[in-house]
Amino acid sequence: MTEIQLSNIDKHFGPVHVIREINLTVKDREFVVLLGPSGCGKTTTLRAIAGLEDIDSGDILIDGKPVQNVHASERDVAFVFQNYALYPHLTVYENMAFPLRAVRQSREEIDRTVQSVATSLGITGLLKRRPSALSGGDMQRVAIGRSLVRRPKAILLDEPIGSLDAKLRETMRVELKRLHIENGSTSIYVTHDQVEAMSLADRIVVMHEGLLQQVGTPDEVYRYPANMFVAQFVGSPVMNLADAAISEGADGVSVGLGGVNFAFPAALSGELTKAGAQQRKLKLGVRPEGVLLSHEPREGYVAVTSGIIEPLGSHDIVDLKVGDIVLRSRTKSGFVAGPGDQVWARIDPAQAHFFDTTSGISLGIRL
Ligand SMILES: Nc1ncnc2c1ncn2[C@@H]1O[C@H](COP(=O)(O)OP(=O)(O)OP(=O)(O)O)[C@@H](O)[C@H]1O
Repeated sequence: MTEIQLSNIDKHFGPVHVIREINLTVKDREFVVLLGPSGCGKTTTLRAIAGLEDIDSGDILIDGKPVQNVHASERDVAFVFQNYALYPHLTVYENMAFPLRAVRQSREEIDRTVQSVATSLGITGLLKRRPSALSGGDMQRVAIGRSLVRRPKAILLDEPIGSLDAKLRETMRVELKRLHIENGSTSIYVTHDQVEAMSLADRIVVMHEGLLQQVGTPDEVYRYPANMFVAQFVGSPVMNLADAAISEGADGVSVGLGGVNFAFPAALSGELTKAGAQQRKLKLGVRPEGVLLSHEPREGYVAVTSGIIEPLGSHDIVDLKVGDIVLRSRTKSGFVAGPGDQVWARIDPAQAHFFDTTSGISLGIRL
């Protein structure tokens, strides 16, 4: 049973406010991913949990016990670095045995543990090699293996597969997921790669400029982003965002984007009133899969012209000229023949998000 709690943690590096009053509870056996752009404070947060960095204020609790005054080596959490940090002069076996020798385990115990962890990582064939004879993926497996041998209370991973090539990252992602399912250790994982976060996390913690933006399951973060930052940081291609001009007439509600009016259900009126947003400046957000296309005019669809088409094999991403803005739509491959074609587009109201332009916060409207 391992729970990690961050209570109001705050940290500056000189004048830079790196972590701002962060509150977070990572539950036992949970896999939490800290996600955000470079410099948002993810690594500092992780290092603070490990005891590799002091905090200015707040509390870090492991299983309910404050650990500020507990040395890193006594916190019983393992840290996996992006650059592996293996000892170059030791074999893989010795690298993995190192943490166990440090706590004076018997030769038999060490051997049993190293062999068992090596088997679960598929690296038994590498035990006699030195790090210089390993590929990047193998080195990362060994680094993870070395962190697992001690059966730590929690594992903290700092962009552990960030330096691998795209193909290998995909393989390692699946391996990490399998390992977590098998071991179930409480894990905190740092990355700026939203695909990695979506695929690995039980919950994603999105950070920006030292502040928590949203904490939720991958599905929640993707489908119900709390603000425009999260909306555009998670998801690829990014969510369309455009100034929205709401008009209410006898024939219903419409949302003007780039000067073109899209029909919306009458319920939008009531929802905007409930959110107190009638007089505010709003932006509409819609992911490319929420911009629906038709070859013919249909009710609720407006005529638009296609621009650049990105064929991606399983689907296409089509730029649409909508008045004076561009919206991107995800369509079946070949649905739009070429740039300059006329098609008809509609915004799926169920996939539309409304944000306050000034604060960036989602109004939480679900149609
Ligand atoms: N030892 C340090 N001294 C001074 N400033 C630091 C130090 N470590 C980090 N910073 C600064 O703190 C901020 C947050 O850094 P941090 O490494 O936590 O961000 P990050 O989100 O993990 O980014 P990255 O993905 O690039 O590692 C950055 O502005 C960084 O330059």
